[in-house]
Amino acid sequence: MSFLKFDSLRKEFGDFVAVHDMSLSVERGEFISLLGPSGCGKTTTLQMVAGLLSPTSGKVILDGKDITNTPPNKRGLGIVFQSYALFPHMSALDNVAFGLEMRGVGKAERLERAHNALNQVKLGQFVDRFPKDMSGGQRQRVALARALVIEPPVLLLDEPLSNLDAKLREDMRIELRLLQQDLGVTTILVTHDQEEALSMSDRIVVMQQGDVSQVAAPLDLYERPLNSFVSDFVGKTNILQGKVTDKNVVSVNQIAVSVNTEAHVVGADVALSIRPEKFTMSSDNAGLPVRVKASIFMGASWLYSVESDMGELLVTQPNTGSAGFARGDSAYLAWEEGALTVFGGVQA
Ligand SMILES: Nc1ncnc2c1ncn2[C@@H]1O[C@H](COP(=O)(O)OP(=O)(O)OP(=O)(O)O)[C@@H](O)[C@H]1O
Repeated sequence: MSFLKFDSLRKEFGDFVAVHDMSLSVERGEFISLLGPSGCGKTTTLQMVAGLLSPTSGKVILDGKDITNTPPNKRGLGIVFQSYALFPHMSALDNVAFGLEMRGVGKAERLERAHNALNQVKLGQFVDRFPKDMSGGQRQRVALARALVIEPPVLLLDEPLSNLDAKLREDMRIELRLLQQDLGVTTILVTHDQEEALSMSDRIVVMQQGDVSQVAAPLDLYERPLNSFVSDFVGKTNILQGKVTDKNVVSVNQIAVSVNTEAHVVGADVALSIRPEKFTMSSDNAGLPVRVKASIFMGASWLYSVESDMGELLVTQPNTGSAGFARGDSAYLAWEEGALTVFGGVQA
């Protein structure tokens, strides 16, 4: 039996449906990300789990118990907000110990547990610091320690890393994921950052306008997106419009492209998706001729924008230590048939 269950969760604000009958089963210890563009209903969903919003209909079941109408403070869940929401007049230690005090834990025990939680997030030397004297990353860790100290059955994270600078955010992703795995705490993260979701989650729930577009493990989501929205939102991709002209052939701007179209109807309009890194770009006179419009060195890779008879394409190639293609160069693109995903054109 799943540990946390959303059972047809729905939230309406007046006539507007922010979350449409969402169902999801989360296993104990799983790290789930709710990923989607601004306004798709991620935070609304998280707040229904936290008890900060009441669903219009549907249920939240935790460990077999219906908690839909349980007040937030009785759910015992750990929550970290983007804004951290620390008490400014309290030290890091007191901020972390506060939740235990509210739960009637005696002073000696709560100080010990707060110390341990701050050690877990590597803030052991900062217990007496006040939030104003800490960096954004340190405050974020205090907020995390405060959520973890109560040993919650579920940790809810609402864009907790988005106020941190890029380098720190990347470091914190790894740290947070390792800590979550070590503690085995079931976690739900709200994020609009696909890299964050891909790098931290066991499974990702992609949301679009209050609906679930796809639920899958990061690699499956990236390699086998169900539709062009997911393909475009998760990672970079090239989307090309075409028409199925024959069994296993899609015509894109009159160029015949071989694809696996067994499930597709000849004559149907379809979209093709191919990720930039699936191309091999070379000077060998084979494949699709292209002209390099922009060449950008990214360190680990080269990013190219190229013009071709199929349209403009984004291409990434690993940096192998030698010079890449330059603006204005001619080159050729090759790819494997399996690198192309076809959307649409399936008979109902
Ligand atoms: N109290 C409210 N009254 C009316 N509409 C609301 C209310 N709260 C949220 N909404 C609407 O519900 C939709 C979903 O909002 P939500 O905050 O869940 O989106 P989100 O995916 O978390 O977006 P973001 O990434 O920008 O935080 C939005 O269109 C929002 O305007």
